[in-house]
Amino acid sequence: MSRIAYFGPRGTFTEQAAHALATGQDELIPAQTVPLALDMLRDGQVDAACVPVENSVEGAVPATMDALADGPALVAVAEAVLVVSFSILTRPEITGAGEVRTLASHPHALAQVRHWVAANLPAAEVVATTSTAAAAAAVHRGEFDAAVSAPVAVRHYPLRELATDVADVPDARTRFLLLRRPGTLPEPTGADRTSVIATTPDQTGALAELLTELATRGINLTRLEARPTKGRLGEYRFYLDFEGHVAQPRVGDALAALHRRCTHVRFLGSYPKAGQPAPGPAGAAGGPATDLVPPHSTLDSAFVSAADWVAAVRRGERA
Ligand SMILES: O=C(O)C(=O)C[C@]1(C(=O)O)C=C[C@@H](O)C=C1
Repeated sequence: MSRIAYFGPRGTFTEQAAHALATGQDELIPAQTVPLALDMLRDGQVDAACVPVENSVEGAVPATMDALADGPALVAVAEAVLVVSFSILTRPEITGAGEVRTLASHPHALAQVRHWVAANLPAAEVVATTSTAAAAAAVHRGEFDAAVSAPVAVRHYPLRELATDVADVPDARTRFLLLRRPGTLPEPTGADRTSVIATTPDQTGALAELLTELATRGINLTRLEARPTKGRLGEYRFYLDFEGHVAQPRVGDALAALHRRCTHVRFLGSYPKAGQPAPGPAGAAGGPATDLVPPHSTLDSAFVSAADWVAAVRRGERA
């Protein structure tokens, strides 16, 4: 059994993702913010933490990116992707859209319903809260008239559904990570993702050269984000996600090259891509992966046989 902290309170999308990544015996513990969930993991109060990392409409979740870069390192062991659409929850006494004067939610959620709100609640003052579920709780306490919430929030807070399935962009998705303290890595599955944070030196072409290290090894980059180091203006950390597992020779080789080229590299984990029938202590979202490749592809074999050839040349056995 694992104790899993998640970005809460109860009724967030992250709680749903944590359920998807947990086994039946795991205990889920809400934390009020992403940094608090990760600190509970760093302090040893919990065994794992589940946090949102990126959304297909609004992009990266900055609180998660910063909290992963600062403090002791944590590694992702699994990911889940949820389809995201929202419910507009109001206090029961509010009977129509015209009575909604204040509307609260997480900034990422508000950004995903901006057009709907402009068309349907034009008079509402929009207020940011720490999460979608915190907004629902605040509506329940009478602090706001309505919340943009995950559909499950209505099970936790006795509110009225003014509208359901609200989303400016249909089929929007959010990706979540399950993190642990550094330890044994998940086994490679053949459809894995590796995440790192790399700080490049302030030199011409530094980022281009870093990306070339991946490209020349046939490694597909799936995400590239930049966040300021918060030190000097213009100094950035790059968050890279790419396909493959550190156990694969060419991925390990690319990581070694990043380590040589960067002023700092933090390994954030090699874990099965969502959709994998993943094993492991905390499980993962099920369903078949569409891009499953054998763990040791032709490219990997080429890297292994090239290394064997160099070793034989060094021994004077080959030329
Ligand atoms: O507030 C929540 O319910 C969350 O789980 C956070 C979060 C996010 O930060 O992206 C997750 C999914 C939605 O995109 C909106 C909010």
